[in-house]
Amino acid sequence: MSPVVELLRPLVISGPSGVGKSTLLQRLFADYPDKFGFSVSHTTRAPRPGEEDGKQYYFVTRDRFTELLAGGAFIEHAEFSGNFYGTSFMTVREVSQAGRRCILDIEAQGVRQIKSTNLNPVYLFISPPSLTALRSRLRARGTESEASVAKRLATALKEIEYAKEGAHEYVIVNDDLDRTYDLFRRVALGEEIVSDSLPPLDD
Ligand SMILES: Nc1ncnc2c1ncn2[C@@H]1O[C@H](COP(=O)(O)OP(=O)(O)OP(=O)(O)O)[C@@H](O)[C@H]1O
Repeated sequence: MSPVVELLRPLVISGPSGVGKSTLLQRLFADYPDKFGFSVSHTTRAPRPGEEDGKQYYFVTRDRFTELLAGGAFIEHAEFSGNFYGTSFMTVREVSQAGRRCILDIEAQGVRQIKSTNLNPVYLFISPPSLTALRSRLRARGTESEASVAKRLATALKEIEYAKEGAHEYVIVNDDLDRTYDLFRRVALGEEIVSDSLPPLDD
């Protein structure tokens, strides 16, 4: 498929918490300020230091989230680590109308839900080199308690298992950040890449 056709399709990036999705996205948006638009999700989780409402997420109460859900506002939604996350039809539409390629950061349950819609995105999975490496990154980020790290690792295992079923068009293993970013940038620009192999799950 030509890059032009690919660019019309939204890009769904998924991968375990702490794998480096935000890091890659920040770099992409800094390098290409006008080409892409992030579909800002709604969440009931509390903002981390430095996060702004409407930028990383729309931070809403559980009541407001439930109300939006009942009104059919979300393409996909999930409860993760005790909080709700959802992608609204409205935000994806806004990005496309602005002439940008829409990028969505979605976890595995959401990918399953999107597959049952007519969104027809390109699915990209970012994998850690190993679960041990993921644990270290989550600990080093310093944003999670040990219990939260354990929960995220258990979910990560399921996400990688899902990716092993071949749910994604492309897989990139985030080992060396510069190498990963180069591949990620190319997928975002609509190029075809050769996927990396997923890691074994026995570490
Ligand atoms: N290739 C890499 N090697 C080592 N550390 C990395 C690499 N990529 C990202 N990191 C670090 O790993 C941590 C997690 O990255 P980041 O916050 O981008 O993950 P995320 O996938 O967006 O997580 P979440 O889904 O929880 O928001 C950060 O501290 C980041 O600096």
